[in-house]
Amino acid sequence: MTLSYQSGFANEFASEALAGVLPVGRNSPQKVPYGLYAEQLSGTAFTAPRHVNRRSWLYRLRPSAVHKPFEPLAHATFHNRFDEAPATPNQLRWDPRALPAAPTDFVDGLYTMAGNGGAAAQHGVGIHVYGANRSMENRFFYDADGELLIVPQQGRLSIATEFGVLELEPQEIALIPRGVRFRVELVDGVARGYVCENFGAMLRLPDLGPIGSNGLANARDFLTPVAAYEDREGDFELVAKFQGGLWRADIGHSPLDVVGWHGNYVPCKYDLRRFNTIGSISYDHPDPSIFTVLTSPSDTPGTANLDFVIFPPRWLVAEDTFRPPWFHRNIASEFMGLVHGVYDAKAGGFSPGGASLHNAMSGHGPDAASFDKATRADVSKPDHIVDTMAFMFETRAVIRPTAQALAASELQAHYYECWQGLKKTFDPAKP
Ligand SMILES: O=C(O)Cc1cc(O)ccc1O
Ligand SMILES: [Fe+2]
Repeated sequence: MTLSYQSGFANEFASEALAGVLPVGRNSPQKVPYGLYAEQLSGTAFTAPRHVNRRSWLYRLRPSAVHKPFEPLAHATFHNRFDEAPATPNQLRWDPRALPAAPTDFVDGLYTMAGNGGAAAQHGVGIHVYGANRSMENRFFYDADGELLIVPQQGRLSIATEFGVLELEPQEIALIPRGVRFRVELVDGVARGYVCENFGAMLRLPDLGPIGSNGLANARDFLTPVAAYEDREGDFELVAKFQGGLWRADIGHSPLDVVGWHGNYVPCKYDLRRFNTIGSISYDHPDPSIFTVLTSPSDTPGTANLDFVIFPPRWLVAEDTFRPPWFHRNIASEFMGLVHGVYDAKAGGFSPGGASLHNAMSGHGPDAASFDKATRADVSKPDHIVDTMAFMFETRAVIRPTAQALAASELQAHYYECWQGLKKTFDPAKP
């Protein structure tokens, strides 16, 4: 199906599935057109400064309050317990998790890898992967704890939300704001990917500084759905993520019953292949902050709660330069995933669907094979890096792996060996 979208990031959008549904000149008239209910959804404090204030008005068949009471819902693998195991300074890497064998939908298939902070603290991130083989049927989900950044690696998703439908394929990402109810359908029968649950300030486009008024992720490439509503009654389940745990409630209708809406608190998607990658055209490998797609600022200027950074196809032209990522230690912590192809700092072992974690001040960088290749490369010629799409969730706080991630059979016990072949070549007689 070809869907329509509205373009822009956090614009004041407006969309009607029925003409004339949006009240004119006010948000909450005594009677809403078509016998609908008006409801505001606030994603920032009512009094947040105007340039960061985010809210939307929804005109719906029933208010979102109409459902039976919530009760706790057990989930074996999806949680926010980041204190189960001591945080480790070891470099960690995981193979991709196999797709599930038993019937598993998007919510069932969430598996928490790591995280920090939490919903109560209102900062930090939950880092999850998902594997699913069936659509959410008669089931809806919302996350009250954090905004969701969904990064598919395999299989297209159709995400039906209160604001309309988003179709997503690998190399695209979706942002689902806190509290927005949605259902995930699998277009290809199976799906796998990554989810970052952001407990801090909403992700926004980074400032561009001296880059100027264009570049990196351009605002107009973000796509927000148009209003589409479901008028369905039945025995449905509403699942909520609230303060780290899951809850379920019976609901007798689809909560995706919004006929029209306006506002700037909205889900959206973005095609990572549209990223305007900027790099060195003289010498040296710049810091990866030039690859920031979206940032969740913290209270300390320039020190993000979360940066979402990508490593897309690009030309490397820097002369007399070691072109891949340098060896480094970072005060921030780096969780990486691979959506497509090969990552240029790792010749092998980092597979699409896999993950790595290099925590604060843990030394890392290219493996021995990649170092060897890069030091022998002809850097008088450009090098075209193609067929690749890696990403990083970078956070100011240490990223604490969960007990299940540390015990997983996918954890590579021998990851550290990728650097052991880096031999001493120092010769005081050869400057
Ligand atoms: O560790 C990594 O592979 C990610 C990374 C890439 C880069 O180009 C510079 C720094 C950095 O942390
Ligand atoms: Fe790094």
